[in-house]
Amino acid sequence: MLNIIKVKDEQQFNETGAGIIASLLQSNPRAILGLATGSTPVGVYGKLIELYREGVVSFKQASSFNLDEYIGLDEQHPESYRRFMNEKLFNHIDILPENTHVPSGSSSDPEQAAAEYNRLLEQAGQIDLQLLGLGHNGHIGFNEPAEELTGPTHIVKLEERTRQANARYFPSIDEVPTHAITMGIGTILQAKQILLMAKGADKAEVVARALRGPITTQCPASLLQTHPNVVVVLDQAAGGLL
Ligand SMILES: N[C@@H]1[C@@H](O)[C@H](O)[C@@H](COP(=O)(O)O)O[C@@H]1O
Repeated sequence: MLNIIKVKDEQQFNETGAGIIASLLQSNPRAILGLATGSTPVGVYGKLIELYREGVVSFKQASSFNLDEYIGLDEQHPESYRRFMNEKLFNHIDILPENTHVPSGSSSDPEQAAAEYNRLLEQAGQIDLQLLGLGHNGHIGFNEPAEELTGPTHIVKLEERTRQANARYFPSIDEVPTHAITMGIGTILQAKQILLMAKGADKAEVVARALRGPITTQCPASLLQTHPNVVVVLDQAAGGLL
């Protein structure tokens, strides 16, 4: 079931996302959070840091699993998702570093790193809330449109469009990795609750395809229509074609 919330501005966007995560932690301090990178959740993380500083929320007993990581970037690389998470959230809250998980992008054996991440996920049990952004082609995590999708954590080849979209963060497109490790669609869909967030006019078309279009592996986010508990937070622009 999709519960769509359209917010009026950036501030409400961030407050709504952070509020959903904070109230989960208040009722379940040991919650397992599935977290996302990209520009969309940055303000949500900023708001969560504020709520933590105000004493409204604690992450002390919580744990987290991130969706994905570029292959070939070590943790210190400015564009690695591990570094992104440390800088945008983890370093500013009371989550225990050992309870935060991001796939290893610098392993000499990425297949093994993906299998190991999957093992950790299985050991942890069900994710309580999975936060998702949305790629322009309908990708979630780095699950790109394809004939077939993969359930567990695996290696993906990034689409050119995805590399181009993410090139804004790198000195040149040549430095954007070609492959990534991503949590699979199976694991994402097993989360108890999913929080999908999108903002900006450039997402309007894919939002409409994902939420109202046919359910197809060619738009991985459309599979969210099959999930029993999805909250979608959109700004006016991203929700403009619904
Ligand atoms: N792997 C990430 C996704 O997890 C993210 O949701 C998406 C959208 O990014 P943004 O929020 O910057 O639009 O692209 C990236 O490639």
